[in-house]
Formats: sequence, C-alpha cells, structure tokens
Amino acid sequence: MTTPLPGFEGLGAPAGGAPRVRRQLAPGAVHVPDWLDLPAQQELVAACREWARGPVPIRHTKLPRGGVMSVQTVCIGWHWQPYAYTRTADDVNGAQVAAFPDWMVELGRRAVTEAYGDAAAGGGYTPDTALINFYDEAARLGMHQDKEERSGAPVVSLSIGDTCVFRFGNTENRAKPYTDVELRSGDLFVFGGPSRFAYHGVPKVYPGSGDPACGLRGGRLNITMRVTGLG
Ligand SMILES: O=C(O)CCC(=O)C(=O)O
Ligand SMILES: [Fe+2]
Repeated sequence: MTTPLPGFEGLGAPAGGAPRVRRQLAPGAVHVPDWLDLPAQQELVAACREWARGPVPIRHTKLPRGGVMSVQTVCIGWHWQPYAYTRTADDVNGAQVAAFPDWMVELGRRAVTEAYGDAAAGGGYTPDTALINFYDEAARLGMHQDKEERSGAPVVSLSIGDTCVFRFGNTENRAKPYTDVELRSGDLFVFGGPSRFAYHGVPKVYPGSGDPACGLRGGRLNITMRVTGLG
C-alpha cells in the first residue's frame, strides 16, 4: 500500500468521483476498471457489429405486456427473450442464433481469473451465452435479476463506448441498499457467488463520453456472458 503524495490523492479519479481501482462492491461482485485495452475493445466492437446484422438482427426486445425495451439486444449461444432461453429467436425472425465462439469462452475465463484472483475459478468457467446490449442516449435498463440461467456461475460484464451509471443492488428487491458505480469503456464487472442474483440496472448513460477510438462512434455496448446450465 503506497501513501499518495500530498496533493495527488485524487490521481486517476474523475473529478469528485471514486478512484479507478479494482474494487469489490459485495462478496463476489468485483469491478476491474480499464481491463480491456483499445485493440481488444475494437475487436469486440467489430464482432458485435457482425452479430448485430444476423442471423438474428439486433432489436428492441418485446415485453410480454406489449412494450419494448429501450436497449437493443442481440444474443449469441442462446437467445434470451423475457423470460427464457431458446436456440431460435422465435420473437424476432425464427433463426438460430450465432454460435458462442471459443475465443469468448477464453475471454470469460480470463475475466473471472482476474476479477477473483483465482485461476481455478476462471479455468472452470465455461460461458455458453452472451447478451449484447446497445444503449443509445435514451436507453436505460431497470433493476432486474439475471435469473433465467439454471446455474450459479458468475456473470461477466464488459463495457465499451459511453460511460454509464451501473446500479448494483441487493438480492432481496429493487430498492436500496445499492451502490452506483461508473462503468467506462474497457471496464470489467463480474458478479457471482453470493452476489450472483443481486438486482442491477443501468439508470444513466452519458452521451458523448466514449472515445470513438474504441470503434463505436457513439452509444454504449455491454456484453454479459453467462452459463445457462441448459443442455
Ligand atoms: O448494460 C449493463 O451494464 C448490464 C446489462 C444487464 O444487466 C443485462 O443484460 O442483463
Ligand atoms: Fe442483467
């Protein structure tokens, strides 16, 4: 532990914000700032751009009561729609979703290893689906649990583009206590263990805050890898 030089206590911190260092918000919930370098972000953006084209195009997910989500989503490995996973996107065009690539399994393993400082946990992680969400300046995501998976394996979240407020709550309900953390381009967030079924959401995206060098001209991209536990 180093003692900051007087006057440099806020080094690396946004004005008035929390320092950009690895942080455990709750047991099993870890934020790793700046985990993806710029080339890795660019490669992910390029891959997501392809998946957004098809075989199942990115869309605003239809909700059972007739509304649509403000976020746009495309899935790989398994297709998620409220509130189940299927192999074909029957609420979009009936097509089978793109395969979950081996390189993304590897990325998920490195993410869990890094977040938990535990190579065994990382090595045993085999995600088989990812939800790829795109947020324009108007998109939000309400507090929810990721609970359609039949597995307690961690969720690995990668963010690219515009900065957002990620609200990470408790496992009981949507209300307080929760912690707001800024997710910026390249940030990793892993939630597993006792935090796996915590409520979380995205109440705010800061338009124009991302660096176009990441490959996105605007908006925010988020990838959440999961283990469905389905055959
Ligand atoms: O965009 C995010 O950071 C979170 C996405 C999320 O919670 C989800 O897709 O279930
Ligand atoms: Fe979620």
